[in-house]
Amino acid sequence: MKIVVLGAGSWGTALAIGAASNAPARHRVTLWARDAAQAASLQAQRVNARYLPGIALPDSLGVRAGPVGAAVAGQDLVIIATPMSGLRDLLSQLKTCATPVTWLCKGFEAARAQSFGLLAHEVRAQVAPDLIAGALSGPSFAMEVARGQPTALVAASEHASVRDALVEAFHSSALRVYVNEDVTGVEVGGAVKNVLAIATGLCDGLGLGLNARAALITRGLAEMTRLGVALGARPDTFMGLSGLGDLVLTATGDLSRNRRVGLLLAQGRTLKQAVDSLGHVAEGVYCARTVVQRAALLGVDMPIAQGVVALLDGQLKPDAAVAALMGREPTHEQL
Ligand SMILES: NC(=O)C1=CN([C@@H]2O[C@H](COP(=O)(O)OP(=O)(O)OC[C@H]3O[C@@H](n4cnc5c(N)ncnc54)[C@H](OP(=O)(O)O)[C@@H]3O)[C@@H](O)[C@H]2O)C=CC1
Ligand SMILES: O=C(CO)COP(=O)(O)O
Repeated sequence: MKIVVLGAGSWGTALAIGAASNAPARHRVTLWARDAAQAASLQAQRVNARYLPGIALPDSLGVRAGPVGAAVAGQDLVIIATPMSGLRDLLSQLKTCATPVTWLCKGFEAARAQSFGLLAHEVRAQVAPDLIAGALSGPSFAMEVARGQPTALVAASEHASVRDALVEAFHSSALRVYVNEDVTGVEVGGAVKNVLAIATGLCDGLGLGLNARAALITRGLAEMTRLGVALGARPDTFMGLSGLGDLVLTATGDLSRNRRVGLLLAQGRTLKQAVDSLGHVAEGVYCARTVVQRAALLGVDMPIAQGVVALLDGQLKPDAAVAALMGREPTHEQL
């Protein structure tokens, strides 16, 4: 296959490396960067020193910049590998594209003048309704995928052609790709787990213990499922790779940028200091408010996500956020 990956951050670069080098397929892959200087540097050094240091780009991986239309021409699959903040612009540039398109971003878009924050497929419905598209998600730290360590992903789309293209592109000796038609469920899992990873980072940074972490993960999964079902998702999706799988990975794995934000806040850093020190996107910081707003509109209770928002907004200190969660009225586990 001919595959173009739009966005040369850590995840786009790792997946491009995987598709170009994993047996048996070894596709013809091009990595596109919005910045011509970055593309030139990738080409010259054959390493993405800023976003994926120490991992060589395979010789067969092409690198380019320039107009998006030229980059996607003649390709069999287009992957959008930017954060949520870049999705709308790229989708609008791709709206007449006949090739399957897939996004990797995990979050809700920031609220706009006339709409609350949207999931990726809702953005697509607004700006590129005719696109044949879907999402690729699941528990996958970029560095492990780039090193060829075993990983399982989920390809979500209502279009069989998109699901099939993603399996053909990425299923390999190192990557298993499962399929799912429940795009809403897969996207809600990917977005909410980032918010919950901030909470577990904070919990671990404060030394609250392993019991507390297990409780946060389990009750966080209940929150994620409630929101997803209210948005039209299937409950069983949340027991899969993009739900429980990615929540466990991100909430417990120190490679997570969202978890690191929580750890840094627990050390007394300000949110700005924490975010600036990452050098990468931490989507949970940007979408926590939207998660809580959309939940409120639907009458869904999300106390952990609300606690994260209060903390990020500076309304509560970490110990007060913990006290607020522990001080809630007793309730049934299945509510
Ligand atoms: N890293 C990971 O392990 C995983 C990440 N994800 C998700 O993938 C998405 C991307 O994450 P990741 O690669 O880690 O992020 P990084 O912070 O590592 O890189 C972001 C990349 O996106 C580029 N970019 C930002 N805005 C735009 C835009 N408007 N148009 C074009 N390019 C843009 C940046 O370019 P520039 O350098 O020019 O700013 C940079 O190359 C996120 O939503 C994340 O949650 C999903 C699974 C795993
Ligand atoms: O989505 C991810 C792993 O599946 C990456 O998580 P972070 O963005 O928190 O690093």
